[in-house]
Amino acid sequence: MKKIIELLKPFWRTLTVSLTLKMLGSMTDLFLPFLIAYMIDDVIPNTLIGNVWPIYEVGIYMLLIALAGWLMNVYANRTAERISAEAIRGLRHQVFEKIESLSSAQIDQFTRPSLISRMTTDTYNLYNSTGGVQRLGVRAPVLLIGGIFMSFLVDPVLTLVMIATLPFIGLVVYTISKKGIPLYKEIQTRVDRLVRTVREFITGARVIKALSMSEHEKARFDEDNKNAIKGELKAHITMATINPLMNTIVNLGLVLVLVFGAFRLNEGHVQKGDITAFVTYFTIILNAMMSITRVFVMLSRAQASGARIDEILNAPTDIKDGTLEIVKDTEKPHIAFDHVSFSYNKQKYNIEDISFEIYEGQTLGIIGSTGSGKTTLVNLLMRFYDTTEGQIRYYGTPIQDLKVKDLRSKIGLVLQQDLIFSESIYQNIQFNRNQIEKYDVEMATKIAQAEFIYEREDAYEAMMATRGMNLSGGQKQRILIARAIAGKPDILIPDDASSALDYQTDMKLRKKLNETMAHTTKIIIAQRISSLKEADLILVMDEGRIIAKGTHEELLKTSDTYQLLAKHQMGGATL
Ligand SMILES: Nc1ncnc2c1ncn2[C@@H]1O[C@H](COP(=O)(O)OP(=O)(O)OP(=O)(O)O)[C@@H](O)[C@H]1O
Repeated sequence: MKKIIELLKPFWRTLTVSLTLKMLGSMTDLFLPFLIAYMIDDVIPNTLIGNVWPIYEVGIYMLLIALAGWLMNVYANRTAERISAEAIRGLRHQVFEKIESLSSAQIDQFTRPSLISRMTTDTYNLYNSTGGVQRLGVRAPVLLIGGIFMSFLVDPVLTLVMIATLPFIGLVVYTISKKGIPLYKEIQTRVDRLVRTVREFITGARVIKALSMSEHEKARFDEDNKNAIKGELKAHITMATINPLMNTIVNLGLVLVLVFGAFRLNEGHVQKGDITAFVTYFTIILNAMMSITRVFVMLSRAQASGARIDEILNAPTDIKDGTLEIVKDTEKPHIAFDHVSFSYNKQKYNIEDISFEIYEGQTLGIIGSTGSGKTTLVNLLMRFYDTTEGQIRYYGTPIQDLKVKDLRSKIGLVLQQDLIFSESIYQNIQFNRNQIEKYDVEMATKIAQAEFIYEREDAYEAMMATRGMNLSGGQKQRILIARAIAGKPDILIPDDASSALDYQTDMKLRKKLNETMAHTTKIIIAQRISSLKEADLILVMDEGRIIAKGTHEELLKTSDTYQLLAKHQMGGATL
């Protein structure tokens, strides 16, 4: 409820008008049975044959009241839809912005599928609930309380009989709704798991088939699917017991009322029309109770979804933004790692005691076995994560003190699994960065050795399939490199980006980079010595540590690991 109030608060003015109309519209429903009783007991018996005008007169009043009620309800319902749509649009925007500001560690913790389903399913639940609560939240209590009040006017004794059944209904509603909240939360967790499995299956479809893992994946999917359905069933079955149970209790009450009504009619305390009105009020009250149950169900869903969304919105700011502007000071190292250690899971270091310095325009090469921590160094420099120990400095200033956005905008990072979007090649390179002109895109294309673009019929306008499926691995890489270069970064980091390029293209790319981007500092992460042998400094990494550093020539003398790698990759001739 808290979440819904919070969502509706900004619309209180419109809401006051629409809820007032909703209340008035609901009240009109309460007048009609009263007029029916009046018609049956007073108007019809006193109408003279040949003069039926009084019947028409009351009928017209009834029609007008019903019409007014209908109009007010339509207006209120439409407004409710508009308000909920607007509120949820705002909420989605808020959640989206927050997700954008989450650190990579927090995203790892939430997991991506869970973030997606919170952003979609949970906000949709809240949309339904805010609409439902506006539609029924006022109408149901008005009909319930108003129905009881009007019944009192008709016959207090019969009303007391009817009221006696209400606490039972209330109890059922309360118990089941209380059970519902944890059940709906559980459903979401299970659906998250299912989404994760499907996502992995779809993204990894080719490798799964290639390794004949389809059966295993199917079994995993079946299990998650079964669990999700089990959760759904449990929640719905619990909730589904509510209606028949309530119907039974209400019907029993109705029987009681009719029996008592018959006695009271016999004794002359009530008239026939009163009994008709009473039964109608009873139905109105019954419907109101049902609606209140639905509101409870909606609220329990909304509470579960609201809590999951609040977890995102209230997540603390992990990566605190700095305040300083970047000041270029080429006397100081462009990048300095000073005894940096870091652990992803806070249990064991993934990189340990890393120290090195490189100056503007220099090239740093990083080589090492898989999992040795190469990408982690970049993650820390980009402030996707913050160091556990030690300090990283940018022109002498600790990167924590710099504005994160400024820092990241200076770095052109090319990851191996970067996304090609289903837009044109031009849009993929320009990437909505307004300062990048056509000339920059063309220049970047040239440096990145991506001239194959011009061989395509529509050149830059050629549309890319999702994830760049209509490109080869090497073509994809070159577009990604062009994207990074077009931003004219101060630091260019192709993270294993040249692995998909053939030797010749890789060489041409490096040559062009050195010629045209002499002032750009480069960090080349590669498995091939040939890709980084001209670097000013090469780090050889193993199990999170730097086991050797120096230039290619120095390392050939000082590092056995490097020597061995060179021998395997380049043959004795080039050593
Ligand atoms: N998000 C993460 N959460 C937990 N552990 C991680 C995460 N990313 C990487 N690691 C772990 O940190 C270690 C270093 O990984 P990193 O990606 O830096 O290696 P790498 O040298 O770049 O490997 P590769 O050459 O295969 O890309 C590995 O043991 C890896 O399992």
